[in-house]
Amino acid sequence: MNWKAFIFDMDGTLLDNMAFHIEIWREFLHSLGVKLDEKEFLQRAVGRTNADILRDFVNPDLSDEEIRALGKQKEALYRSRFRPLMREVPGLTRLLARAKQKGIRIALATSAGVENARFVLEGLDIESYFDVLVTGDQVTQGKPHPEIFLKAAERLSIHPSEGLVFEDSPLGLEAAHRAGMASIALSTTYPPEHLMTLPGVLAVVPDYDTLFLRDGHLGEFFHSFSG
Ligand SMILES: O=P(O)(O)OC[C@H]1O[C@@H](O)[C@H](O)[C@@H](O)[C@@H]1O
Repeated sequence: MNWKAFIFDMDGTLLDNMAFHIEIWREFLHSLGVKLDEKEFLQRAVGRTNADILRDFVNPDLSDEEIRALGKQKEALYRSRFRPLMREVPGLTRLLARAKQKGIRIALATSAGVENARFVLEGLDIESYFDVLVTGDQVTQGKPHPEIFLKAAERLSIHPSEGLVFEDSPLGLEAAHRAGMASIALSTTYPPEHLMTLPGVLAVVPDYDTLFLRDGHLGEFFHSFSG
């Protein structure tokens, strides 16, 4: 447990907003004449980039330019509605501040675009804690491919095994595992029983406050953060 860096997913991990994203997707896809099945979306879309989601649910032949334009519309709608509701997952700032004090480096690895990343980091006032930002528009293969986590490790100048990932989605947890990283799963979007048996998952917690209360080795590691 000699982690040198913490790598955070964003949606569903820094803030509990995936249900809101899905609601906006439903409304947006409806305007394009596509009916969204929430169960299907949870099974195969959460954690993926907008390009992957739009090609899967709208049309596999969409051009990069069409993807950019559609993604821009969907995310503008999301940001305009979500702004007043933004709240961190309990204990996040405490964990970030303690990690920083202990010299642990911090990265964001989100499938969302850079505008959404700035919107969240500024909205939660946590931008200064992050040493590295990797967003969905900087990768060629989205989660569950490990590229985003490997890129984060490279920019943090760590070996992948020295990074601990915080994630809420099974696809993101798979990406972390394929990158050679252990993870903590947040049960904000999926029930704990969907997450606890996934490879590489050390613990499933509803929020960060709970991490400080755990027993065992992991508990000892995080207790040292709770002073
Ligand atoms: O990788 P993250 O931070 O969980 O982000 C994934 C989400 O990114 C958002 O931008 C998409 O609109 C969501 O539908 C997607 O699930």
